Amino acid sequence: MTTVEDRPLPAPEAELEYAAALERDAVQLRRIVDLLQRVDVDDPLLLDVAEELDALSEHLENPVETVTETIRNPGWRHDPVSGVENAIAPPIILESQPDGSVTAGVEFGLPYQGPNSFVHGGISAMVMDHVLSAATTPKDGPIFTAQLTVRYHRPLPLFVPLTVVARLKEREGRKIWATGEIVVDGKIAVSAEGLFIQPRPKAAR
Ligand SMILES: CCCCCCCC/C=C\CCCCCCCC(=O)SCCNC(=O)CCNC(=O)[C@H](O)C(C)(C)COP(=O)(O)OP(=O)(O)OC[C@H]1O[C@@H](n2cnc3c(N)ncnc32)[C@H](O)[C@@H]1OP(=O)(O)O
Repeated sequence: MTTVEDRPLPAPEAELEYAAALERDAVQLRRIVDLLQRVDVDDPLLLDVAEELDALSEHLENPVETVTETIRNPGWRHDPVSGVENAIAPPIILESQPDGSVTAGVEFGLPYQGPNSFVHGGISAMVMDHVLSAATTPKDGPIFTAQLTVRYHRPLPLFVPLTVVARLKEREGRKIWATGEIVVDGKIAVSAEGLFIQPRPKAAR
């Protein structure tokens, strides 16, 4: 099998071009997921699409990084919430604010639907987990969610720009609490509080 090590390194300009292409691939994949939600189930076009998607997957299959190689190289561009190279990420783009809070804007379409015309509650929880953990600013290594409490005040509509905001509340040793909200039309739709823990150094475990 071809592995990452076997491949010649691309020139730096080519690498940038490939990274941009990967971002575009993710955009198109999200678009496909969205379109598949809306296509008529009795549309014969679906047969052709299945063939084309099969061919595309085959094309990508060889060579790809092995699973262990990919796990060794995680990165924010790959993460499932704000990863621009990850097609399952909405993606939400985080911004640090001068006051230390973290904000994000996002608009959800049909693939994220829970109740009719509203965002799935698990998706809101995922967003809160992510933005709250970003607000804990884990600069010196990873941080784990120990507890996440989500309160759903009102349904979160699809197809509407949403604002997410989170801030650090308290820090006590390795434990960090953060709070945040998802706001729509100036009203809080979802609020959350999370406890995040910096794991003990390996030697101390
Ligand atoms: C902003 C600008 C933009 C930049 C762009 C960057 C992009 C993104 C950036 C950033 C986003 C970040 C995206 C990542 C987010 C992902 C988060 C996840 O999905 S994490 C996966 C799910 N969570 C787990 O899998 C944890 C599983 N649990 C564990 O591993 C352990 O239980 C852990 C680490 C949570 C604690 O283990 P111990 O061994 O360190 O804990 P002990 O030493 O026993 O306790 C320490 C203290 O914590 C309390 N504690 C421990 N667990 C607790 C719990 N579950 N609830 C309450 N308290 C707990 C204990 O009572 C103790 O407290 P006392 O010191 O005695 O006061």
